[in-house]
This record gives sequence, C-alpha cells and structure tokens, in this order.
Amino acid sequence: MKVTVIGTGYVGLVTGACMAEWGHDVMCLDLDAAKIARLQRGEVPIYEPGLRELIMRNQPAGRLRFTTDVAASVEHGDIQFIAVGTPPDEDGSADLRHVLEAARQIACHMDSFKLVVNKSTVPVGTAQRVSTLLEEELGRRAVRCGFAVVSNPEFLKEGSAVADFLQPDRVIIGCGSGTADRRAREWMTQLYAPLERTSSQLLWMETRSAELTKYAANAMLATRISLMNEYANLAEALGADIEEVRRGLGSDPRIGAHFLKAGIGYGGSCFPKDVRALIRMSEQAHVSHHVLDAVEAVNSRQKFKLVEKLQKRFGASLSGRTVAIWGLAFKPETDDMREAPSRCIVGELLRLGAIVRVFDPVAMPAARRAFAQDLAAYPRRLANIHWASSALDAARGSDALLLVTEWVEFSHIDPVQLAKTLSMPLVLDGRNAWEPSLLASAGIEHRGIGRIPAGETLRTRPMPLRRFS
Ligand SMILES: NC(=O)c1ccc[n+]([C@@H]2O[C@H](COP(=O)([O-])OP(=O)(O)OC[C@H]3O[C@@H](n4cnc5c(N)ncnc54)[C@H](O)[C@@H]3O)[C@@H](O)[C@H]2O)c1
Ligand SMILES: O=c1ccn([C@@H]2O[C@H](COP(=O)(O)OP(=O)(O)O[C@H]3O[C@H](CO)[C@@H](O)[C@H](O)[C@H]3O)[C@@H](O)[C@H]2O)c(=O)[nH]1
Repeated sequence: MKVTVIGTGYVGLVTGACMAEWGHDVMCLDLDAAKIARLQRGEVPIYEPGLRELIMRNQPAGRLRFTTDVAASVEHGDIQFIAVGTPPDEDGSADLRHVLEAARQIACHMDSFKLVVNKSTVPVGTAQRVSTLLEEELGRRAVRCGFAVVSNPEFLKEGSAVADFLQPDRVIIGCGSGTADRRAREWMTQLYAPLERTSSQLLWMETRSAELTKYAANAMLATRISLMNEYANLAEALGADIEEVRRGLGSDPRIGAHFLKAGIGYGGSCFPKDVRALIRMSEQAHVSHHVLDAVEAVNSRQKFKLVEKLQKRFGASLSGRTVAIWGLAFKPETDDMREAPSRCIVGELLRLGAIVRVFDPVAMPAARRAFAQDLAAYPRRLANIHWASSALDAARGSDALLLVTEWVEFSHIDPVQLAKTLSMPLVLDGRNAWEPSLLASAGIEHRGIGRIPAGETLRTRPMPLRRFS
C-alpha cells in the first residue's frame, strides 16, 4: 500500500521503516530539512536498536523514501500517518499545533480520497477536530474528495521500538461507522495484515475510546511505578526489601510482574507529559483526578531521592564533593534525554556545589545539548560537569557513584576495580541494578532504593518503628 508518514521522530521513523519492511511503499515527510538530508544520506538521527538495519535494507530497495516536499508526500500516500510531536503546553495540556498543521498540509494538497491516521498521542476529540479542519479546508479550496480519519495510537517503547512495532501486543484502531469509515477499516486491515503472522490482535473501537486508551495505558503504567516507589520508601523505613516485595507482588497473575521496578522515578517523552495531559483533560471535563495528581507528585519527589541520600551522608552542602553519574538517558538503549531524571539530579548536585563526572554509553551528545539548555543561566555550574570517556573514568576520584540509568554494560564492571577507582567506595543505586552483596564483597557500600544494605538485618538496623513503641 502507498503510505505517507508525517514526522520522522522516534514514532514516525520507526513506523515508516517497519511499514516498508512489511512491503508497503513508504514516503516519510519532515519539515526539518537537516534531518531529512541525513536520512537521505543513510544516516539515522536517533539511537534505536535495529532501526538502522531496517532503513539500510528498505531505502536502497526503494520502499522507503524521505522528503521535505509536502505536496509530493500528500500525493504519494493513500494513507497519511500523522506522527508529529504533541509536547506539553504551558498548562500541561497536549499542544496540538503540529498535529493540526500536518492535517492542514494534507488538506491543502489532497485531490483524491485520503485515509488520515493519527499516531500521535492526542487528547480525546482530536480526530473530530482533524475531520472538521479537513472539511473546512477542502471547502475553502472547493475540492470535492472524501476522507476518513482514524485513531491508531502507538504503544512502542524507546529502546525496543522496532521489536514493539513489528510484534505489538495489540494494535488499537479507533474508527467511525460511516461509508468512508468502512473503506478505512478495510485499508487498516490490509495495512496491518503482516501482523497476522505474529498473531497480534487488531482491537477496533470508537475513535474517542482509542484516544483515551493511549493516555489511560500510560497513566496506569506510571501509577504502578509511583506506587512501587512509595512502597520502596516505606520498605526502606521499615527494614523490608522492595526487590523481595516485588517478587511477591509480581507472582500474583492479577498484578503481573511487569513495570514494578522501584527507582528514581519515570522520565521520558511520554509518561510525564501524558499524565499531565490526562490531568488537564480531567480538569476540563470537571472530573476528579486525585490518583493522577498523586502519581505525579510522588514521581517529582522520587527524582531527588539519590541527592537526599547523599546529603544524609555528607551534609546539606555538597561543596567540594565529586560525584560520578552513570547513565544520563531516561532509560537504557536510547539517547533520549527528554525529562530524564539525570537532568534533575545533575542540576541539583551542581546547585549544591558538587563537581559531577558523567558518563552514558550513547547519550553524551544529547546530554551536552540538554544540560547546556538547562544550565544556560548558570555557566559556572555547567563548567563543573566533567564529561568522562568511560564509566570508570567517571568514577575516578569520586566520593560517590550514582547509578541513574541501568545500561547493561554497567552491571559488567568489576566491583574490585570500581572500588579502587572511587575515592570513597559508596554506590547509590537508583535502579536497584546490583545485588547489594555483590558490591559489598568488594568493600563497596551499596545503597539501593528500598533495599536492605548487605550485612544489615532487622536486628542490626535501627528501626524507626521504635519511636512509636
Ligand atoms: N517517543 C515515543 O516513544 C512515543 C511512543 C508512542 C507515542 N508517542 C507519541 O508520538 C508522537 C510523536 O512522538 P516522537 O517522540 O516521535 O516525536 P519527535 O519530537 O521525536 O518527532 C516529531 C517529528 O515531527 C516533525 N514535524 C513536526 N511538525 C511537522 C509537520 N507539520 N510536518 C512534518 N513533520 C513535522 C518534527 O520535525 C520531528 O522530526 C507524540 O504525540 C508522542 O507522544 C511517542
Ligand atoms: O518498572 C519500571 C518500568 C519503567 N520505569 C521508568 O519509566 C520510564 C518509561 O519507561 P518505558 O515505559 O520503558 O519507556 P517509554 O519509551 O517512555 O515508553 C512508554 O511511553 C511510550 C510513549 O507513549 C508508550 O508508547 C510505551 O508503551 C510506554 O511504555 C523510564 O524512565 C523507566 O526508567 C520504572 O521506573 N520502573
């Protein structure tokens, strides 16, 4: 099928490359000329495992093309995917500027039936707004051609985006019931036909339900994380171990084992903005949102957990202290720095006077841009970031090591060598990536999130509960 994908970010590029892999004839449009030029040269502007291989295979085969030419891209695709960003507006609601602009581009150039598929994460009612905009624009141009708008939210995760797209748990499609919608249903079924091989399910529903499902899913996952972080803080206070609690909880099939990892909070381009957007949607609908408020509040606090632990150890000011940070991206296997907890942590450490030695296996260039932006008003603080060449280089001479992103390569580092490299053998593990006993055997003091430190038991640990007895 002839498909156009508008926007070549994480979602658009993965969608385009995967659809080409399925044999569809795909043209990807972006207004960012530099990005398109790189893609045309065969350079992949983001780090996403497996994506380069897909592009390298499908671009020379002529199934995947990149353009900045709006008219050509509208002409190309019978199916027009909108996969542009929906960043948070000042009040937390999703900014639909790019989505509506993409819809306008289609309307200004289309002269035959088009199926417009919304892949961006958008508030309930957006498909309706896109339909109205198309109708108005076509009316203005006095062009009589039909269209349908469907909602097809994307659930891929960064770091495993290609695999998630090619083998999704399910594909949600929100569709109306008019004549044009029947054609939309047929085309969407053909488009996703390759999924039959993986027995992934197409779930059809009302357009508004599809739009809400996307936010509801992200907020549900964010809720699990915040609740686990609250349990972790409680475990720490009561002398329990959150990893044992997690095993116990996750083995109940009603709860399930996924997304129960406590840590320093969720980040990324989706959970934080989507929880906020759902709060805003609830406000606008005059519906209470206590749970969502709490999810966000817990997450904001959790990002500072490691700094609080450092301050407990070294005092309120960290002036004169050197702190190593392992991992900057918001999660492993991506270079995405959007709402990465590292940004809060590094910013706070610098504010408290520390020198920070940072390392990330792939996100160093993106992190340089992010910190330059965050610290634009504080050039002296920015100068206190040392950009290390390796994980051990970051640890060299540091008073403590903070594990912020759990890249697998960090878990392979020899604890004995690490102990020798640090000036004080203290590791604050923000992702509970290490067994405390492993580091303890090398003489390193390990403090996780909600974990019992090696060698400490209920009997040896001062119990805060005694205060109440
Ligand atoms: N990143 C994810 O993991 C993920 C997963 C699922 C859903 N989503 C949602 O998908 C949407 C896209 O997210 P993303 O992370 O890919 O965004 P992104 O910011 O990485 O990329 C968006 C791209 O769209 C381009 N663009 C903007 N307006 C355009 C226009 N009018 N015409 C052509 N190109 C245009 C931009 O130049 C940019 O390259 C968002 O709504 C997001 O919430 C993201
Ligand atoms: O048990 C867990 C799982 C995740 N996280 C954190 O949660 C954040 C988000 O992680 P993840 O969901 O793996 O990455 P994203 O790429 O942001 O994907 C989410 O957001 C996308 C954009 O909407 C959706 O498509 C995905 O389904 C949804 O998982 C990261 O900071 C993780 O460190 C935890 O703290 N504990």
